[in-house]
Amino acid sequence: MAIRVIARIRPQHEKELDKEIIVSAIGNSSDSIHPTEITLPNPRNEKEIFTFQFSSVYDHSATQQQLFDNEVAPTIKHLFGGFDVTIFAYGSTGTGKTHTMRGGKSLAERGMIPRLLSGIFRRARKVTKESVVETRVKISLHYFEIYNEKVFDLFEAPEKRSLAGLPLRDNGNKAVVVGLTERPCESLKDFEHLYDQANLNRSTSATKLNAVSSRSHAILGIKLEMKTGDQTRISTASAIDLAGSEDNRRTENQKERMVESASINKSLFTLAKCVEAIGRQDVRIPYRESKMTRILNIGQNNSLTVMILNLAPVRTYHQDTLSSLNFANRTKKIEVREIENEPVFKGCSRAVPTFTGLSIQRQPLRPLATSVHNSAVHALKPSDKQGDRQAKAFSVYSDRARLSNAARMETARRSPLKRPSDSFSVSSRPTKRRSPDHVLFGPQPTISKEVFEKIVEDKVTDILAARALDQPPIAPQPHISEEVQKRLELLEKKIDGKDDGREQGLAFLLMAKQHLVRGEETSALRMYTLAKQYFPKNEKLDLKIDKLRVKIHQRKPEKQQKEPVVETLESSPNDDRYLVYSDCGTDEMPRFGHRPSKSDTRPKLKESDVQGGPATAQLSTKCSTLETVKAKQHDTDYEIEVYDENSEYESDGGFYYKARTRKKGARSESEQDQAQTPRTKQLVNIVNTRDVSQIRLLKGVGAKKAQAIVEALCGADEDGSNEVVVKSLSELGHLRGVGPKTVESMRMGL
Ligand SMILES: Nc1ncnc2c1ncn2[C@@H]1O[C@H](COP(=O)(O)OP(=O)(O)OP(=O)(O)O)[C@@H](O)[C@H]1O
Repeated sequence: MAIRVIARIRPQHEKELDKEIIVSAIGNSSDSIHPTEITLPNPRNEKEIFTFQFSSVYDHSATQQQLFDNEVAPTIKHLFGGFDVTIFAYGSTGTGKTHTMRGGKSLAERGMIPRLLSGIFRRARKVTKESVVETRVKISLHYFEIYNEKVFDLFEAPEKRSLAGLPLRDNGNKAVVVGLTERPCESLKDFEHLYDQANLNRSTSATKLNAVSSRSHAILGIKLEMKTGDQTRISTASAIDLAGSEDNRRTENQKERMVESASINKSLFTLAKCVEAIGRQDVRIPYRESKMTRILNIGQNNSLTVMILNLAPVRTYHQDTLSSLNFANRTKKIEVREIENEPVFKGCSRAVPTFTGLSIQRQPLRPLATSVHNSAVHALKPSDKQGDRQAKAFSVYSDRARLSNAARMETARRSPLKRPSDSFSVSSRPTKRRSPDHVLFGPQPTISKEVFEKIVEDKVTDILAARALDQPPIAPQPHISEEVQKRLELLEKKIDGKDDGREQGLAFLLMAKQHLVRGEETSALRMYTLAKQYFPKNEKLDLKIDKLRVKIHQRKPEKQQKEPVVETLESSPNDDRYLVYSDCGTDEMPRFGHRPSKSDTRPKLKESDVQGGPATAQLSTKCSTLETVKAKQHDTDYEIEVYDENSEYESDGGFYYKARTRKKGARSESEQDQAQTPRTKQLVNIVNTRDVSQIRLLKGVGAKKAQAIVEALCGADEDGSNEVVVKSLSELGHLRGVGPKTVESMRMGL
């Protein structure tokens, strides 16, 4: 079943009453009463209207009750049927995620989570009462947050937290949090008490966009154990309130908030990358790049998944709204294979804690699945191995299928005669159990020729590299061709595990694209040239570079008349991360951009330039979006994945786009006159080659630093007129990321 994506537009705040509303919920032509579409204008061309279609759309007038009845209540039946359920709220900051999931205190304002618990208790009572065979239902909770990439137990007071947070362990294809507290919960009252207390432990702060902004992703696990006769069935509902993406130009966040924001944005960016990779049916989905994606495990968690997309209606959020809509548009195409959790039989079931009041049951470092709690089952039944589940439980869902599915759901939702819980048809369960035979002899994932060749090539190069590592280090031999040299370097990076060459290359490509869109062709050329080393045999890239060179060459005389803008550089304390639209083909997705600080000498970008790539998801009202998106996806020659470069926050192999340059002519005379030894000259010459592959061979310089140096040398002006030539060691030491120590180490290594 595809992930059910529904959108909710929150009402305007009082402060927003003077702001223009640009997001509308509309019904399609066959049904104008129940909205299923969202429209908003293209930020670049207001006359153009984008339309996004979802399973359901709720506008400002929708109540919590309506949303719950239509979207969440039907999942309870599945939970009791032994299926796991995941409900998560997604949206940028201040769009109403916490309001939707947690809600207010009054009955009418209660959010999806308390209502879900209420529904679960109601059904538990019914099941217990009406079952022919004696049935007992036990409910327990775990609740944790991911704050700054660390997992904290929300049932534990903050002062008891360890700074490092709780560890994650892989258990099959899912990540589990080790050492979580599990609390028995016997009534709604218990729940309210536990939940309210735990929420006090959640990290929230005031930002400019939200007075009570969640600074963490909060994940509530509701474990249901249903004992019927001698069998126990365990299923889990995960209710997730994600932190919202933040554009820090608008939040005006300061240091601490910025670190949080970087972490939030990074994990959401990884989530977007995962969704994109799933859509492309990549072999590797980058789940591991953030804790949230490891835990959410979207597309592989075998649970019935509902995503509530929260949107703000006003223009202030225009770009964020478009970004969220594009993300949701991709997410709805993911198909999740729901798998019913198998019962544990008496005698081999694990000891289930007796629920006596609210006593804390601290688990002795035993893994607790966050979304699918079958670990115990697998551990206890040797015949029933992890492999019984298909490793890849997703596929791209065609729009056609989605529409029919959506239509089915929608019909069920609307029908006054049909109970809402029927809208998730149990008959639609694709798989219940798999026999081991299926795993042994069933269809194996097919590997394309290219992928296979790549695996073989990687393996061979790995072996060669391992052998090479056993050899004493030797200076690079001049007879090694440049290409081989570059490949070896890429290989080294991989062996070091420090860097993924492809990602770096992709980052350059992404930046090149962004420059191109802004008409900064020289910078784009520079980026393409930097990307070249990562894709040495890419003819398309060669062609692009050649074309761009010709183009720049042709307009050179016109360019030369322009005065380059150079500002003095001090420090850049305001650098931050924020989500920008890239223009990689049509499929816009949130990406990390770099905010030009006041003191930065990089080309100044207009806000609109940075934030709004061309709104390319031209999803016309009636047409099927998939074809459009697919067709336009190929506008871009590369699949861009990473643009993540802010080293102030973490060193994650990201990419620097910071060139610390000085004012022309600001060099001190003493530096210029400095006597240079042959070694110094050699070092300066190597640096001035601006060849990353050469520079990175210098002692104490890794790939990242070499790139940073080249970036700094390439100058900051769009037309490259501010390129820096290093003339002395002290000038070299002034480049970003290069201190005197590094210079000395480079020099001594020669
Ligand atoms: N449907 C709604 N009806 C009434 N008020 C709403 C609604 N949605 C959101 N709000 C209000 O908007 C404000 C922001 O909402 P909320 O805190 O839920 O946003 P959020 O998306 O969780 O933000 P963050 O990611 O920063 O935590 C709150 O004051 C909330 O009460």
